[in-house]
Amino acid sequence: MSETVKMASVSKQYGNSTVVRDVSFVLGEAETVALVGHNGAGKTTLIKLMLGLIRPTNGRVRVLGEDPATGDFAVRQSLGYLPESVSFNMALTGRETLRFYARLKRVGGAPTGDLFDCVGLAQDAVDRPVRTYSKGMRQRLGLAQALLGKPRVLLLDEPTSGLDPALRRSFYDLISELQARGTTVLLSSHALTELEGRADRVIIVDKGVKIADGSLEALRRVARLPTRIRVKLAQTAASPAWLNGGMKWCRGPEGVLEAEVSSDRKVRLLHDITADAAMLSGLTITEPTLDDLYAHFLGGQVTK
Ligand SMILES: Nc1ncnc2c1ncn2[C@@H]1O[C@H](COP(=O)(O)OP(=O)(O)OP(=O)(O)O)[C@@H](O)[C@H]1O
Repeated sequence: MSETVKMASVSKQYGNSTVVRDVSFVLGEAETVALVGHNGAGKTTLIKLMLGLIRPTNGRVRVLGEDPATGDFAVRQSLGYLPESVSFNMALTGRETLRFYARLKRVGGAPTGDLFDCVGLAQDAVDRPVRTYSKGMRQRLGLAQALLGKPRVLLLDEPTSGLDPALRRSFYDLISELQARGTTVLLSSHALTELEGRADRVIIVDKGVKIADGSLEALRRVARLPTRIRVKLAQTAASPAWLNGGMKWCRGPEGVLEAEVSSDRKVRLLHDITADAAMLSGLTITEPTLDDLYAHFLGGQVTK
């Protein structure tokens, strides 16, 4: 996998405040990476550094082998960017807007309807003023703008905020197609929850510091969060042998028992619990959610 973006010990300071601190990572061709963190964590600052809009106080930023702030225009042409809040000239039509950005980016020839098709902007909307567009349509136009010139690196700041679930799904379908073509896609997000199966890798930042970097699967493994098991006994007062197996069980009303079990002990315990199924009137297994995982890393318990 060839490298497209490299951040090496990058820090950014505004006055006395350090908003990005010693961040390093590499993004590869055909990789979709999510940059996740709370408000003010430094996601937009990292994106601006990659775009060359601001320069690092310390460290090195390289995009396609060049410093994006001083390097060749060709490198900036190979970057696509969707800002967090897309604001267009409301009087222009979608087609005029895209032509305007194509000229700015010096993309040869008038952009064809392909780009509108690609982002799912209906042909009857293309020649209407942007002021008549819904939030989702504006976001699609923003994405079409970011895709001008077939960028090799696409930086999307909170691209799905404000989109309904159907639009989100079609947005992620498009990201998969771009990835298949070899595009590096970095998308910043507040939430881990919608990224399952959609990002190859997640980088979590907190207060300007990278606190985790890996696939969701790898992050789950590192975090070793427990599974919650809830059992309802058929006979409220029963005391099965597995209750004394070293686990801490909490008794609730009407024969309910709850415990948290580590992933390495889970299968064995479930085997014991279900060995005499007649003792149970209910069993619920709750795996840690992505929100639990996020909270875990932001709680600073594990860094990677
Ligand atoms: N030009 C600037 N001057 C001073 N401080 C700034 C500047 N730009 C950003 N910051 C500060 O840097 C920190 C990180 O901001 P940034 O916009 O990168 O966060 P973010 O993770 O993108 O947040 P959000 O999810 O709210 O967009 C914030 O505390 C912000 O106030």
